[in-house]
Amino acid sequence: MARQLHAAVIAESMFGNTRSVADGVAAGIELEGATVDLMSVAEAPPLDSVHADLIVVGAPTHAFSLSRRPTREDAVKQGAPAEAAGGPGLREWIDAASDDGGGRLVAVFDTRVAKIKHLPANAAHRAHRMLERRGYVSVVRPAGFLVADVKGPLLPDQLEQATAWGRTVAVAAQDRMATSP
Ligand SMILES: Cc1cc2nc3c(=O)[nH]c(=O)nc-3n(C[C@H](O)[C@H](O)[C@H](O)COP(=O)(O)O)c2cc1C
Repeated sequence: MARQLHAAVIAESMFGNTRSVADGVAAGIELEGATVDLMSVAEAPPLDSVHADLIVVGAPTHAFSLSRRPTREDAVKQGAPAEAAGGPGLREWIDAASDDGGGRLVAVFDTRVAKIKHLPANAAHRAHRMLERRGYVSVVRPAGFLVADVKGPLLPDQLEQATAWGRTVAVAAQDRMATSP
């Protein structure tokens, strides 16, 4: 019998929207029979010591990329909790990891504003590139979930989409585990 998938879902969030998406993604992964640890980037262990078959990471898009301290401070000025500004954000958390992902499985998502039509870049693609450069392997393409404005809320169908994406990610990881030696 195939071994049960164990996933870690790790999210950065200033206003709570990315965290809500992470809840939906975790629910989807569980629906595929996997176990999930769900945590914020601030409470997560260093990437090198996360014990999971699959690591799913999510972050809000800030200035077409992952947040940095100044963009988090900007979010605080717009009403996000002050303690979130210090981070670490997903960028710093990945940056602190070694360059030896060793083919570990990952999946990446972000949140972004729906009204920005032609986004030149986003947080998920940045995190995806950082992880692949370190030897991690994405099981699916990076995904983006939509908020109505900077503080949210998520568009009405996005939690449903997050759960569906979580299921897809779990199945893709289970397939990789079944075919890898
Ligand atoms: C400083 C700052 C910069 C942002 N830049 C972008 C951006 O370039 N593109 C975009 O779609 N959304 C941008 N946003 C909106 C965020 O993506 C939005 O606040 C986030 O998805 C909400 O998620 P959270 O509640 O988890 O923080 C920005 C928000 C802040 C505070």
